[in-house]
Parts: sequence; C-alpha cells; structure tokens
Amino acid sequence: MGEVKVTMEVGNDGVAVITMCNPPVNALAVPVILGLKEKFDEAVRRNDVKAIVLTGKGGKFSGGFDINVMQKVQQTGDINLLPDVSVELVVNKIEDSKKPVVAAIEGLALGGGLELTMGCHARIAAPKTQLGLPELTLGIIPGFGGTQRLPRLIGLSKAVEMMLLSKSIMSEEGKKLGLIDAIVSSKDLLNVSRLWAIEIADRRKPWIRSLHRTDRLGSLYEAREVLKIARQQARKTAPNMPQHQACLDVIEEGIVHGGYSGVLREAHLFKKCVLSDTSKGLVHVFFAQRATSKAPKVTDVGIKPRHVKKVAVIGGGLMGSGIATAFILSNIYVFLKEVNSEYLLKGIKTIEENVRGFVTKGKLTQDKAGKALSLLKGVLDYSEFKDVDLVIEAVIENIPLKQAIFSDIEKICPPHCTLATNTSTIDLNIIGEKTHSQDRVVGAHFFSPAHIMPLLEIVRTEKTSAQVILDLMTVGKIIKKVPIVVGNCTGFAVNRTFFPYVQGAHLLVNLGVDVYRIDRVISSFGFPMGPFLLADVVGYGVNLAVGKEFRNAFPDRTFQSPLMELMVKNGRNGKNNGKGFYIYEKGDKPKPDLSVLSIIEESKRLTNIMPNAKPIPVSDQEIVEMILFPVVNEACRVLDEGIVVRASDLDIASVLGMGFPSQRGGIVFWADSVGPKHVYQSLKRWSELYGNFYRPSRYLEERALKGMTLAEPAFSPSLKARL
Ligand SMILES: C[C@H](O)CC(=O)SCCNC(=O)CCNC(=O)[C@H](O)C(C)(C)COP(=O)(O)OP(=O)(O)OC[C@H]1O[C@@H](n2cnc3c(N)ncnc32)[C@H](O)[C@@H]1OP(=O)(O)O
Repeated sequence: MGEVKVTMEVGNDGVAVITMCNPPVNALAVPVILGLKEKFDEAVRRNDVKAIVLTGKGGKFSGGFDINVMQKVQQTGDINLLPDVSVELVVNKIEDSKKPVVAAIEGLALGGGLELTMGCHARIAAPKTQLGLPELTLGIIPGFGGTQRLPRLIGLSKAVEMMLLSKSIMSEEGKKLGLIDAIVSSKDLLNVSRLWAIEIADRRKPWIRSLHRTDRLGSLYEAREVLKIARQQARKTAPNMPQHQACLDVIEEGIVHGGYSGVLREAHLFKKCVLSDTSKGLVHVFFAQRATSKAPKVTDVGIKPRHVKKVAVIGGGLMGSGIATAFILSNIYVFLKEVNSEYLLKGIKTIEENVRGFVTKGKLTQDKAGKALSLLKGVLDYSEFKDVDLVIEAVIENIPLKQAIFSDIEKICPPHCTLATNTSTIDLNIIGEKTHSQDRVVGAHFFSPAHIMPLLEIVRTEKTSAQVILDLMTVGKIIKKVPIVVGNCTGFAVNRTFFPYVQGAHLLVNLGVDVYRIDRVISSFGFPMGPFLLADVVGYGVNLAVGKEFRNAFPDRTFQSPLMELMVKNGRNGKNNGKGFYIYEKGDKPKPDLSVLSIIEESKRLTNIMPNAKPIPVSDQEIVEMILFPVVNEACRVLDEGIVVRASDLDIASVLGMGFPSQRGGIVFWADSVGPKHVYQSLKRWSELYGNFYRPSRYLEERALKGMTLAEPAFSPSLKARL
C-alpha cells in the first residue's frame, strides 16, 4: 500500500508530468484523488510550469475509481466517503485549468480513468490501449463526467452504445471516433504528449474543453430519437437494472440544459446509484469473482502452474464438443477421441458449428475460426495421448465405463498429465478407484453449453494434488472460464445447491400453483427463464436422471414429484420434440401449452398434498421464497460441510452457472440481505405445513438464532465474540 501516490516532475521544457501510482491498475483510490488535486494545484501555481501531462505508472493509465471505496460506502451508508471528483478535480482543476493538460494513455483507461482523460485538453494513446466506461456493470453510472464528455467527443449513438453495453474499444478505434487525438508508440508516448501540451500552450494546437463542445451531438430532435430507442432497448435487455435509465436521463439533462448542468445531475444520480441495492449486488459479484482465483493450500503454497499445451477430450457428445471448442478457441491443441468414426465426425461437426456460431455473431473473425479449427484433431485410439498435459473425460454417466477409461489413460498419458472428468454426478473417488494416480484425478465440471457458459467447477478429492488443481485453475482462466474450487459430494457444490430449485417448483405445482405463474414470477425476479421453461429447454432426461441421484443421496429431504415422468409417459420431452410445457413456434416467444394442464392435474391427484384438496394461496413473493429458500438452505449445508471455501464462491456459481440475477449479488448474498432469520422462520413454518423438504439446516438455524450472516466464516471474530 506504501506505493499509492501521485508524483510530479517538472522538466526543462516547462512541462509538469503528473503520474498516478497505485499498482496493479492505478485505481483511483482516495489518496490518489487527493494527490491529483494537490499536484494540479501545485502545477498551476508554479511559474516554471507551462503545461501539464497526466499519466499512469507501470504501463497502465487507470482502471477507474477504486471499487473498494464504493463497497465501503455501501457497507457503512456513509456517502461522504466519496470525494468530489467530477467538479472539483475534473472541471475546476483539469478542464478549466489555466494551463493545458494532455493525457498520455497506455494499457487501459477505464471508468473514472477514461473520464479523467476526457477532462484533459488532448489525449495521446499507445497502440492497443483499452478504453471504456464499464460502470453500468457495477450498478452505477459514470460519475466523473463521462456521461457528458463521451457523447461530446464521439457522438451520441456510439457513446450510448459504449456505456449501455459497457463495451470497451481499442485506441485505434478511439482515434477514428475522435476520442483519441494521436496514437504513438509506448516509447514515444510521454515525449509526444509533452510536445503536444506545449503546442497547446503556444496556441499552435487547439485548446479544447470537451464539456463545451456541441458539434458532435446533433440536433435536439436527433438526440431525443437516439435516447428514445436506447431507452426502449434497455427496458427489454436490462429490465432489472435501473442504472441504464439513470444513465440516459443524465445524458439527456446535459443535452437539453448544457454539459455543466449534466455534470451536476450526474454527480447526484451517481451517488444515488452507489447506494442502490443493484450496485451492492453487482459490486459484491465483482469482488466475489476475483476471490475465486485464491484457493487455500493451492494458490498460497508457492507452487507455479505448469503450461498446458495439449489437451485430450474423450467423448464428442454435447459436453465433450463444447469443451473442445473452448480450448481450441484459446489456441490450445485438442485431440478429440471417440469410439467410432460416425460419432467422431458428429463431434467434429458440432465443434465446427460452435465455432461458426461465434463467427455469425461477429465475435470471431473467419481467420481466427480457421486457426482454431486447425488445432483440432479427431482420433479413435489413445496413441496421441502420450504427450498430452490434460485429459478431460466427457462420456456418459456410467461408472464401469469411466473406471475403464481412467485405468487406460493412466497407463498411456505421461506421468505429469492431469486426469480430469466432467462428471456431474459420480463420486470422483469411485472414478479414480482403479488407478494408482488418484493425486492426478480431478473434476472439471463444465456447464452446458460448455463453450459459452463461463463457470468451471473444479472438484478436488482429499487426494488431488495442489499442483493439479492449480494447473486446472490456470488453464481454466486461459480458456476464459471462472474456475471455482470445490469439494467432492453428490452434485458437487453447484448442482447440489440448486437441486432444491427444481424440487421447490414441483412441490408448488403439486400444491396447486400454476406452472406459468411460477415461471413468470421467477423470471421477473431476474432469472433468464423460469424452472419449467428451463426444463423444456434442457430436456426432461437430465431432469429425471439428476432427480434420481439426489433422491438416493438425500432421501430425507427430497420431494417425489411424478410430474416429469408423467410428461414423458405422455410423449413429451420438452423443446427437442416440440412438446413441453410450452408451444414453440419459429420466431415467436414460447406460448403456454394448455393441454399440459390435464397431466398436471394427474400429478396433483397422485401426490395428493394440497390441504383440503384446494390449491394453497400464495403471493408472488412467497413463490420466490418457497423455491429459493430451500436453495439457500442447501447452500448452508454446503458451507457447513466445507464443500466450498467461501460463501461468495456460491454467489459466483449461482450467477454464472444457474442464471441467478447478478444484481442480487448471488444466492448467499441475497439470503443475507433478506435476512437469515426470515429465511429460517419461513422454512420452519413451511416444514410444519409441507414436510421435510423445508426443514431448516443446522447451519441456518444457528446463524439465524445468533444473528449472524450466512456468509461470515465460521472462525470470524464476530462468531468468536458470540461463543
Ligand atoms: C466514478 C467512476 O465513473 C466510477 C468508476 O470508475 S467504477 C470502476 C470502473 N472500472 C472498472 O469497472 C474496471 C474493473 N476492473 C477490471 O475490469 C479489470 O480488473 C481490469 C480490466 C482493470 C484489469 O484486469 P486484469 O489485468 O485481468 O486484472 P484483475 O485481476 O482483474 O485486477 C487486478 C487487481 O486490480 C483490482 N482492480 C481492478 N480494477 C479496480 C478498481 N477499479 N478498483 C479497485 N480495484 C480494482 C482487482 O480487484 C484485482 O485485485 P486483486 O488482485 O486483489 O483481486
């Protein structure tokens, strides 16, 4: 922390170079902001300073305002912890300075970082510098004048797109758009910036205050049209994210009443957004995601990850081909193994389609797609396995088959090779039982579709070595996944925690609640879709198999719903045979298929759990709680058993693996904001009415009664104090 500072050096040319230093990304922590104010004052005061250059140390300009400060404000409610930057620093000390200021930008300028540069009178950047205003992903709006200056520099449409989609651009594009005045090599960056600053001072280059510009804004009519369309789109794509509308409001204020007025309104709404629940949730997710890269006894024991150059994937089904796609897209060689050429060709075709999908969506160039596919080789035997670094088995869930594969690969692969399985249900100790390499056996549980879903659950047994886990975590990040390290149990951390989600939905249906209402309520809570539409999309086979697994593992707390079996018996298997809870017509939203109601009636007759044979009355909130509190309850058991190392890993798992709304911060964070006591008391009441499925766990009960949060570690000081 001693390195957090702002320095100033004045050269013989009369240029003061002000440098921000707060490794690794020069986040604008409070001391940096105070340091900037002080140095700008000094530079303006000093007679030997003619012009100013603002830059960041270590090859990075700045990653933006320090998100830790925002979290502190959220935890304490003390808004005064936020320093006044937008007016006091950016307008008064930089933009309205008597001396010209040039930003010398390298590496990245994000959020508040980019906003500082836009207050300067010119921006010079190194090639491939990342520029963006990603604030909306944190539930806030840009707060250092970005909503006003970006549209004035690059035009309203592009600025709105960059802010609303939190889309960064590279300096090359920035130059074309007018955000960057010149691109020069990193080596020349400071020199060119100094000269540029002097030239402005000498009036040989224009002295431009971005906030005063209007030439890129277009007419008021045009601006209103752009904003109207953006508002409509945001309502559709980000219905639960109030910061999107707030951002557009603030932009409009500036267009109608002038930039300075916009800056003031922005500062006001920025503070409001910081204190919003949406931002609390999203800021939590930001830190929770970063925390996943630290695994105790793995990342803190001084070992270094080994390079994974070649990977073998066994099984070219949906999972195997998705996994192979993820690797080749990140420049890693993949051997895809199948048992016969028919299956192999099918697997390769799926991979080609996956890759083409990225090209169609504009996420990959044709060139890169070709390069990726050239890294794939289909094989029918193990001969290529002799020099692979990682094998991922992704065959059907069959114990003897998996055991046989693991004994084979143990013999053929080199001794350093990691032996991973993508099983989602089978105990890893059983899979590795027939090998002598249990220290190399690990779970690499991807989520379907594996080339798209960002979560990777790394499952360790008591025998898995730290090196193997570290290697998998590292390669996981290379293929752009977020790896969470978890322990071995039925369903591991993610499926196990979310198992009661489906169960709760089925219990409610059998208690008389309408399936379509359940789906509606769950999507308005923020899930991408409700549990029944999800079942349709995934197919009922998965649902039934997983259900059986959990019934066996946790017979005391599973609810036996006959509904899925009845659906299958009636020839229904969801979207893939066009017969599910919904009707699927091309180009249309799925519509309820009311002919399903008779099947639901039969299920209710069979379970016969409705009190007095009448549907139970429930509010929308109760629907959410009766489905999600059992998930919280299972999360508590997972925490209690130490299956995850920290509660926030389950938050990330729920957001990235299960579609839990990120603005609610993840399943445990949400439960803590609702209050463990309320969760506990509700479950207790329902367990008396509807049985064991709702029985509160020991962990939940203890924390609710002690007034603790679910997230705090068992050994936290606050627990000790209570003991
Ligand atoms: C008023 C203003 O408008 C409000 C704002 O500016 S809000 C902030 C806007 N900025 C952002 O959202 C950027 C967030 N950061 C990122 O996206 C990425 O960290 C990055 C692209 C800057 C760098 O990525 P990468 O090189 O992979 O490094 P990464 O591991 O993510 O980050 C390195 C460290 O910097 C920290 N960090 C990055 N940006 C930070 C920020 N703005 N504040 C505080 N810490 C930050 C990370 O938490 C991480 O810390 P850790 O090692 O202790 O976990």
